[in-house]
Amino acid sequence: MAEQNNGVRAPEAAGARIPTVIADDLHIVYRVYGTGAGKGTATAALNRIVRRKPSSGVREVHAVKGVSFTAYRGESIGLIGSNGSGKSTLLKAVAGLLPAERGKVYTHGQPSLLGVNAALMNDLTGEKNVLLGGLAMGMSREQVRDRYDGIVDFSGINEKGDFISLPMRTYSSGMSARLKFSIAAAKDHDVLMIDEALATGDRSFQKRSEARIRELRKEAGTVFLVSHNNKSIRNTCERVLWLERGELIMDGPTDEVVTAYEKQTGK
Ligand SMILES: Nc1ncnc2c1ncn2[C@@H]1O[C@H](COP(=O)(O)OP(=O)(O)OP(=O)(O)O)[C@@H](O)[C@H]1O
Repeated sequence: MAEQNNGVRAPEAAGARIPTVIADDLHIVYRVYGTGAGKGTATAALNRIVRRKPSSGVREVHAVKGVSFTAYRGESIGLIGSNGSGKSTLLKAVAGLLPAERGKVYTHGQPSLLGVNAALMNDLTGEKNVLLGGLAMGMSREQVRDRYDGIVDFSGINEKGDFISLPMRTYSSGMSARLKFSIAAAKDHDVLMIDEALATGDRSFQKRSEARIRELRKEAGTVFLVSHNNKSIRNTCERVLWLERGELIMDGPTDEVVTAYEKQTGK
């Protein structure tokens, strides 16, 4: 177990559940500079005159508020909540991409956030991006070469013609999401975080991805899945965290949490 960016390890008891991610009273605050309450507009000027003080020009968005949970190896955890509730922010913080304002995140191994770690480039062909994404995830050239066909087959990019040799900018959003997922899923991860990747794929790709998520979980990793698709969450996750306005509303077995969420949202 390592504190974010700090390789401290703790003993692992034989047979015990192994924690992979611990969030302890985590707070994440975004600071948006240059807002100046609409600097340059007539309303902003009027506001400044009325308030008789210059606007600081910095707005704070408290996106995650005191979230605590422990994720274990072998778990697949869904993150649900309405738009802007803090799901993506929480994943980015676990991936070490956002600093904690307060509280801490501890992780075991290297968390991979799908779509960010696979740093793909739109001007390169799908083929080159498979290599790039594989290398970015720490695979060797040989490993990528060995898994190349599997990745392309899984993505289904070539099902309707030779699209893998075209630049990624020519792909539909669904096609690029599929390729990103396929690259990320080709490697076993300690902690794999998937943000809405399944939403863009078609039904058969979604089914393949759900099966692969179940496999990844069996291969001893922890999978986090952000989705607005409750069915995908039910199919792949055994535990769900429900966030609203940055706060953890519920953490428990999928059926219990999703049912409560559906009751509240009427979805
Ligand atoms: N880069 C940013 N700068 C400032 N505020 C941000 C930034 N990214 C997100 N936010 C704010 O943080 C809050 C949480 O956003 P986040 O993207 O984590 O929500 P989400 O639950 O993933 O939403 P969605 O379901 O719509 O994808 C929102 O109020 C959003 O406006």
